[in-house]
Amino acid sequence: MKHTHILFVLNPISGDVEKDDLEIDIRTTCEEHGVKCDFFTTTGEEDELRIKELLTGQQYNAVYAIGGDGTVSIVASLLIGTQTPLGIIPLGSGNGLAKDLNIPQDTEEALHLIREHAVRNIDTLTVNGHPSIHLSDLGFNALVVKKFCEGDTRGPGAYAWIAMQEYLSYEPKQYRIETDTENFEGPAFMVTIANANAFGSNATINPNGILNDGRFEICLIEPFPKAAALGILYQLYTDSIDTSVYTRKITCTRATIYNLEHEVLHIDGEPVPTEDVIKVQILPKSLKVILPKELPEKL
Ligand SMILES: Nc1ncnc2c1ncn2[C@@H]1O[C@H](COP(=O)(O)OP(=O)(O)OP(=O)(O)O)[C@@H](O)[C@H]1O
Repeated sequence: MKHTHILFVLNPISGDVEKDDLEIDIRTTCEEHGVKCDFFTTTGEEDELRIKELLTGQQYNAVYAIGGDGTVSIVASLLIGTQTPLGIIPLGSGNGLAKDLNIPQDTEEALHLIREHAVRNIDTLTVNGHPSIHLSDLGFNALVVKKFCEGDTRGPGAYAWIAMQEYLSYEPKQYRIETDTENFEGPAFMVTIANANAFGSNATINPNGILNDGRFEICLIEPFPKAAALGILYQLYTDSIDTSVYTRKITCTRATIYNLEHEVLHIDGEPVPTEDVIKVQILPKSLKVILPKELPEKL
């Protein structure tokens, strides 16, 4: 179906990428194809509320997020449970969800989606009531994400630098996890609540996760000796983390995580206040997404 009226939500600072000409390019493309378009430029303050107002006032056939995972998350959370599909023009520093959906990372190629695409439903999660579409975690990576968000420097280099510094002093934390399939109690280096596969950094924590199977995974990296760190890193970047003896995976449809040492939590890359009990539930096929016509194998 052709989308005749599209809202574009543009984050001007994401990924440190200059986007001054992009709005003009998109307006030209839309005009050429008889598509009416509106733009909302994020400010970092009350964006969700403003976008919600726009969505209430107009009947859009599609909403595209132009930015990184944070921008995608804001837009997606407003579209869950509606008939309006989410489009992504990936322009962040990581673009994790876009990569898992096989959306072209090249802007010009991604813009082709405006005129030619497929629409599919994917699952989403609620994590203590917050929508989560991609990957959320507790533990080491959540701490790195928190420090990254508090810092002034963006981009993968800044993330890797913080990760290296924090790794030297990080101690695994205790968790109790109860799900509808299996339970776990013990220490973990990190606990990832995975609807999708890979972080924006390309580290693949859940290689076989399927975005529309009505289930999610809890991926644990258990304590490991320092000598194993490089091997784990290699496995994360070669889609083979499931072969590690230090990992454990629980596939389920609901879970309660007891965060026994008050570890930090992030949801889809955005730090949220620490909670001691985290309830996770799946909302099967609750979000429509715009994808390239050649669909990824897993959708
Ligand atoms: N105009 C703005 N000025 C400053 N900050 C903004 C503005 N618009 C949005 N933000 C902030 O940008 C962040 C989201 O950025 P986003 O995740 O889209 O890009 P990124 O961090 O570069 O990429 P990624 O998440 O893929 O690593 C949010 O913290 C949001 O509050």
